[in-house]
Amino acid sequence: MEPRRKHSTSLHTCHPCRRTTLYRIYAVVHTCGIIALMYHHAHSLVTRRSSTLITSLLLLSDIILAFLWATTTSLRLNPVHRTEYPERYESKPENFPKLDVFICTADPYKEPPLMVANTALSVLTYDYPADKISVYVSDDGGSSLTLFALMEAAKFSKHWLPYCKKNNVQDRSPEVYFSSNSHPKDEETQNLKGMYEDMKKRVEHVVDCGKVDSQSIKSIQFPEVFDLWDHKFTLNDHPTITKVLQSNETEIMPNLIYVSREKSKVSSHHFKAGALNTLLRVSSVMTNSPIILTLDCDMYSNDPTTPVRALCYLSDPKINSGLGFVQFPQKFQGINKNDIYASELKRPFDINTIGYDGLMGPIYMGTGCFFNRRVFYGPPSKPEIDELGPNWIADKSIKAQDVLALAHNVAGCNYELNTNWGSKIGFRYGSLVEDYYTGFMLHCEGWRSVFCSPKRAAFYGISPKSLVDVVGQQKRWSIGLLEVALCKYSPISYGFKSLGLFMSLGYCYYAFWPLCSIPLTVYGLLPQLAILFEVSIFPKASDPWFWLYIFLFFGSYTQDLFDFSLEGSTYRKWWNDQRMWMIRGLSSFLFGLLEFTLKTLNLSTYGFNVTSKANDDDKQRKRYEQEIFEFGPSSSMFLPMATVAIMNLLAFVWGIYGIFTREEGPIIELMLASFAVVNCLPIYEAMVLRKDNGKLPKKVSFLAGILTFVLIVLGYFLFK
Ligand SMILES: O=c1ccn([C@@H]2O[C@H](COP(=O)(O)OP(=O)(O)O[C@H]3O[C@H](CO)[C@@H](O)[C@H](O)[C@H]3O)[C@@H](O)[C@H]2O)c(=O)[nH]1
Ligand SMILES: [Mn+2]
Repeated sequence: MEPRRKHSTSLHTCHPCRRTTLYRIYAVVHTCGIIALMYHHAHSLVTRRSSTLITSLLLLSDIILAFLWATTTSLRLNPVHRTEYPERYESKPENFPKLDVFICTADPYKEPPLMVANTALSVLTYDYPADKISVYVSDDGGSSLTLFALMEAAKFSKHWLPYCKKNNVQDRSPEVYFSSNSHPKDEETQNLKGMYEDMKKRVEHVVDCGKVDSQSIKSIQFPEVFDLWDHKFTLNDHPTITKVLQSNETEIMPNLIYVSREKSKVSSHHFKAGALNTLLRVSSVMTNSPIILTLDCDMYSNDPTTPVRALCYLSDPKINSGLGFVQFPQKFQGINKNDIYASELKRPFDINTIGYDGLMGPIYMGTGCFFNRRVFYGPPSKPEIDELGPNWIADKSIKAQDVLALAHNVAGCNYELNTNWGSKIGFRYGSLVEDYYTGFMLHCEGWRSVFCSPKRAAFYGISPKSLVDVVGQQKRWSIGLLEVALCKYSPISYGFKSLGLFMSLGYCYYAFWPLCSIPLTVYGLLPQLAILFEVSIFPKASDPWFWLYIFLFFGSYTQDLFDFSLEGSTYRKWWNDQRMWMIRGLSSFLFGLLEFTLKTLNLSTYGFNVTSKANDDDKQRKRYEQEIFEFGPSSSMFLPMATVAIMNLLAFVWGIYGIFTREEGPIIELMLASFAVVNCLPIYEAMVLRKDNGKLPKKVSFLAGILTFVLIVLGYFLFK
């Protein structure tokens, strides 16, 4: 009896995956295969079976692939699934912990203010005591349009919140609720819908005008704030603006606070990490809630019970003393049926995450994450600082003069000079992937985390819908990851000491991700050139080593497919994902590696290029729905993949021809070329058959042709 009773009161459970034993056995077998392969390479190098340059390139590629394989494998050793039981969380409303929600936005044109307002509304209406929630919006775009939209959101929330609670609405983003057809058609709903439509019109009107005009100002509560946007105000140079748009002191509503931190051209603002640290300080002065939720402005809440789910872990005395954060997966709305751009990011956001969860816990993914505020102030045992520290009791009115003055002061751009912000406290600076880096440093300090992935998605975001945007986004990630890989806190050295072998290898999975561009380039060009010059660089079918290659190749791909299907994906999605791996390898990762190297040599700089969430091109949207690749507008990022596509086609044709004319053809080489050709079908189509705006620009195809020719000439010297 006893254990069962205990079971039924616990707030969460954890189940290891059934595949674990099989995966561990396979890991040992595959490792032996890799060792044999390394021996084979070493042997060829010593006996000089083919040119040293070729063998070295293959060896280098295989070392990188083997290392990346080891990193994925460490995440396959102990995958776990968790379930939490929010219905068992029993607490009086007055005992719920306070919750601060941070929403980041940075550009009113790439991130439409109406979307930001909807995100805010979806969390303002959480199933949670309203007076315990404070929503802080950081606007790095310093935009009066965003502020206006939030003022409208505050007004609307006074009707929206009671309506949602009364009718137990599940979709609490009004845009989602009113655009679906499932809402009731009664009078109350119709009135509210009308109100929302009016608000939408007003917000879209100011966005169209590009400013809050005198007509619009009349409809709002604090017209005087807009005077701050005078002629001196620019995106990179403006004073702090903090405005309490709604407060729980005057009504039983959540607090809503707008913050646009001070910007100046002479001081570095550290992109999103800087924005989050500003919110950490401002919220610390105003409410200092023990729990913090970070959200990107495109990630609206899809489930009002989410905070209670997070509390199932954060409030459990058995685990909460070292628990740093509870991460929810990133899910996206509007992805096409077979997910041609692998936008679901199934491997990073699901498959790997359950692997981390069985070790020390998932990495921080930048959004949809509930933190214990305490983690931002040093390791669990270290003494704390008090003024802005986690134990400060913020019991004054958030509208009190001194509170506002202090909040204003800590949002200033010089506030962090000579402090530990960004290095030892807060979100960490120095990488374009501040989320990955911050989570890593927290794990190194000894904090743990938990992955919470309920059936009904907790949040929905927007993912880029054209290939340029997808590869551009991942180029930024690649640069950020390399910054971590090569800093003094690299997961491979510092991480190994603090986290142990498997968790640090798990972190290396991302840090060294961009390196896969090297083997992909080698395997995409070298065997193909070998076919063209009728040389073989891999063992022939009669050689026993041939079977080792076959085993390693099919073994890795099969396991990858297994991972996908066991986590509920389809065969087609997996196929598209592996294709995108190659595309990213020849674009995002390659260019990321290049830009990072140039930056390290002080030859160029880079910044945080915000991904666009707006999409007004109907034709493009249609093509996306029909799963047609979008290659426009012209970008040099497509050049390597177009070159590889042409080269493989040539090699494929030549190789097939060779089968009939030569004795023992180069089977592995030809297999690689055929595999690449099948993967490249959409590229050939975009090069020659398509006429629409998403086709591969002529310029890119032409340059790729020239590049292929140059490579063949170089190949001549290499192989003859
Ligand atoms: O100077 C900046 C730049 C960006 N942002 C915000 O950062 C968020 C993420 O930017 P986005 O362009 O959407 O980047 P993604 O690549 O889609 O974001 C992923 O990768 C980022 C790190 O590169 C993480 O911060 C995100 O949480 C994660 O979803 C957005 O809310 C932006 O408003 C700022 O607040 N200030
Ligand atoms: Mn985003």
